[in-house]
Amino acid sequence: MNKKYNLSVMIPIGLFLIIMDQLSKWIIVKTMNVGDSFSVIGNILEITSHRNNGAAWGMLQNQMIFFYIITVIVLLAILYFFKQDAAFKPVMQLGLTLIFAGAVGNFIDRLFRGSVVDFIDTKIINYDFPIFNIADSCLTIGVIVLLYEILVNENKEKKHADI
Ligand SMILES: CCC[C@@H]1OC(=O)[C@@H](C)C[C@H](C)CCCCC(=O)CCC[C@@H](CC)/C=C/C=C(\COC)CC[C@@H](O)[C@@H](O)C[C@H](O)CNC1=O
Repeated sequence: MNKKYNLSVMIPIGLFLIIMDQLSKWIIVKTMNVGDSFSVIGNILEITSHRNNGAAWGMLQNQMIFFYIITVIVLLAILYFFKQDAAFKPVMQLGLTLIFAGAVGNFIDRLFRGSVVDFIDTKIINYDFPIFNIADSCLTIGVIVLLYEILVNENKEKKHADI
């Protein structure tokens, strides 16, 4: 049955992702020195202990106050859009939940560690992709899910409008 808000699904998913993100970062901090690295799958996937004082690709180094402000705005915007736009849209609720969990995960790092712990070191198609973490993955997948939902939904609405 299609509930207005699937909070009984979204809240556990969000909490699980935040816990997995923080647990993985805790293990990296406790068991590896910054710069340590070991291979998981050849040189395609390695675990490298890294810290990032900036945003993606290390942009805006040491602008923590800016990151706090942006993150609070992102979190408030997600709560607003969840309530205003995501009613009866479980896919949109999932996308927003993923982004919320990712933003909280990196926010916790920025607040309590002063930098973000990264450790997933992949070489995607020989491009040495920046080292990232589970929170970044949630953010990126959440953005993709949200874009998909908006694009698909717009097409549906257009079709109904054309009829
Ligand atoms: C994922 C957003 C970055 C994340 O934003 C956050 O925390 C949010 C909640 C707060 C930021 C202060 C504001 C958003 C900045 C948006 C941005 O930067 C454009 C990004 C596009 C994105 C497509 C959506 C590409 C993806 C990149 C990466 C992730 O690949 C999976 C590489 C991650 C590595 O550079 C890693 O060192 C980053 C480090 O972990 C800190 N992470 C952040 O700042």
